[in-house]
Amino acid sequence: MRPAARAARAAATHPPGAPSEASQPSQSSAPRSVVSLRDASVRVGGRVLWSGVDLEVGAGEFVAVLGPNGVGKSTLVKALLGVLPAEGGLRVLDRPPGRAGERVGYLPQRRSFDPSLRMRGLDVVGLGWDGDRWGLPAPWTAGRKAARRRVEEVVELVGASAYARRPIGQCSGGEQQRLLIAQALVRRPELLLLDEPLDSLDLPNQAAVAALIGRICREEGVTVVMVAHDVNPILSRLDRVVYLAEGGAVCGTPAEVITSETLTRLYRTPVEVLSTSDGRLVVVGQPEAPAHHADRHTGQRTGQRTEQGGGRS
Ligand SMILES: Nc1ncnc2c1ncn2[C@@H]1O[C@H](COP(=O)(O)OP(=O)(O)OP(=O)(O)O)[C@@H](O)[C@H]1O
Repeated sequence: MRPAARAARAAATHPPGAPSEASQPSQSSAPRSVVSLRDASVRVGGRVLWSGVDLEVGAGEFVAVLGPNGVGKSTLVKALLGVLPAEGGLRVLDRPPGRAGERVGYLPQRRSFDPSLRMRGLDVVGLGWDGDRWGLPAPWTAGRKAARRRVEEVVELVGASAYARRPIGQCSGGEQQRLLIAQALVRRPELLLLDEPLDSLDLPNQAAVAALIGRICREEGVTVVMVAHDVNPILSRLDRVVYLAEGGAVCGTPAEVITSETLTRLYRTPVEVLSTSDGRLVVVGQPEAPAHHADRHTGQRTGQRTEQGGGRS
């Protein structure tokens, strides 16, 4: 774990007694705060999704946002982007959400490309540079050259050079995901918000993309906040996890948070965390969010087993 990340702590939240409360940093050792939530809450469709959430993410940390379907993980990301209003104190890179511009990179939930789409991977990545100027010529040749250089650089960084000139519709799911990560990185963000980037990938691709994200965080110094449905592929790379529930959230290291005791307290219902022989954690009894949710993930219902990571607990 990086020193900055090691020094960073979570301040969390409800219910009382969450692990991170016991391990607050001293002022002097805390890294620069990249994301800060103080007593934050979010309401969608007239319903409070979560409330009373306190969270600090320090520079260079890799943090996963976890919780049952429909609990509001994507909504948390949207609140950080400033596209959904939230109440309480929210700061992103020392500004209100939505005001940090290109310092924040975002990868939305999985988009699929039509196989007949002719746009090259390189051009998709380039949209991260000047997509807001769609259809307008770049003003200076020097600017265009710099953009091209940066696109090539970031394509190489994510290991996509071999297929970046192919139409993106002909790239595999894992290849497309790398190119989309490159797109999110092209403006050199300090914070990367990733919404289920491993969703729909097969296991080898999950492992490869997880390794890439870990490397971006560790070697490029980019702070990563990532929504994950299954934390297994990233667990060994994470500094901390945030587990969301209707009533609040709990935050800490995976070993602190993904335990029967902590999750039972958070969900106010018996939850059991089992460890498999290959080191994965299986969460049994984690409640589904209320029935308002149109579920994308079949097979993830109340009381069913949910794999939630391995190797650490
Ligand atoms: N604009 C909206 N208006 C009304 N309800 C919304 C809106 N956006 C999201 N919701 C609802 O808020 C809840 C949380 O959605 P969100 O996508 O944040 O959940 P999630 O935890 O990311 O779920 P999943 O794990 O299935 O992706 C869901 O019930 C969703 O249907």
